[in-house]
Amino acid sequence: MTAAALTSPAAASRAVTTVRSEQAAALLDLLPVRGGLSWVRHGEGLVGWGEAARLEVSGPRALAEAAEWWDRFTTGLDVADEVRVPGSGPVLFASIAFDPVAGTSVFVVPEVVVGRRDGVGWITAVGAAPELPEAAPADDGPAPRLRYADGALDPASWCAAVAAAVTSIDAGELEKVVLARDLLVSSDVPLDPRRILRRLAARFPGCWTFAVDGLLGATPELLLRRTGRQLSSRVLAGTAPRGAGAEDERLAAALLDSAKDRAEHGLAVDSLVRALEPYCRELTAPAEPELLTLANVRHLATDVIGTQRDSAGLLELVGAVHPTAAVCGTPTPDAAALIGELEGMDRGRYAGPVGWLDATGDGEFGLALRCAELVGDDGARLFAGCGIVAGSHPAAELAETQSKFAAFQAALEG
Ligand SMILES: C=C(O[C@H]1C=CC=C(C(=O)O)[C@@H]1O)C(=O)O
Repeated sequence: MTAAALTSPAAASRAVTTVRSEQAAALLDLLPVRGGLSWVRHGEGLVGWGEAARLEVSGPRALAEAAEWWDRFTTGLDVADEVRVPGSGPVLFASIAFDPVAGTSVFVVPEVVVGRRDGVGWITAVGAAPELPEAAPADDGPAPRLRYADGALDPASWCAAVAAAVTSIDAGELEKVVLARDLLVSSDVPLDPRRILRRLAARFPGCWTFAVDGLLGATPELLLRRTGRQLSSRVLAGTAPRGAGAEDERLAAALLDSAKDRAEHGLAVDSLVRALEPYCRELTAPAEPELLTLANVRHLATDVIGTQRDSAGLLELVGAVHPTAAVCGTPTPDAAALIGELEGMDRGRYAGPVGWLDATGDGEFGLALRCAELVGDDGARLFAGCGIVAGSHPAAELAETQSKFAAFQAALEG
């Protein structure tokens, strides 16, 4: 295990104050240009900035270390919270590596958090009096000029990796593997994360627009939400492109009827249910998936809900369910090994859990999909992946990654 608490919890101020705040501004408009944290959907959620404390951690006990660190941080805090809803009081933002053993996970306690839930707004400050900043005017200046380059694999090599995965699946070595690729972009001017987040949120209002330590995106997939003992998750797997007019309806019906996509989806639901069951006294998943329609693609979706039997913390639960077969495969160890063999890249925090946790143990974690990692001031690394099962075609999977990249590209190109 390596843990670098870049700010020691003990050194941080112990006073945390949450007050009601009826600010009219959009949450994302309150963010500073750099270093902003976000978890926003349909205009509600949390934004934050400043660092009261920070932990970077990896190793077999990474999530346990983080949970212990957060417990130590919150124990003995002097909290005055007049709102008392999930997300008020002290909050921890987290972006966990796809492989938390080898990769670095980042945890940040912001100095200031502004939240909104069911129309109620609040502001929380660590160590200072809560004070709402001026909302920044929408920045609709000229779009940056962008240059794209292949990441680890060019499209032909990635298609060869998909074909190799299908061969392994046909040989009975595994049932499913999720293969991803990266795309590099550089801009002629510094990229403005706030502008990217605003554009993502405007085009994907039903997705969770997130930002933690330079990883930005709008994910449609909720890995796990905990509110008291209630747990919920939205599992996605199985994707179709959007079309125009009647073609769009035909594509939607074909996705719902596709045996291949249903098999791919079923494995993702099973992996979550199997991992969560030991922690639940009730757990329900509808037998039939629904369609989730986004601006760029459509997914098969299943909402799973449960009631926790014990008091395991959210980070422990996240560690238990991750990686589901929505981002890794079935069986998990074989899929993880094949990803290492075929993808040729380090996923970093892409496809890892991303979200927030409060001092009572409530919180929400999505999967970091449809996202990019900012590189310096003027670069980014975009990610997209696809579930590969028997019957997957490399060209169709490549087209699916292009549709998925398009979500972030549109926000960049604006
Ligand atoms: C791995 C990704 O998507 C997952 C989530 C939804 C649908 C998926 C699919 O149909 O392949 C993937 O399992 C990604 O967007 O990078």
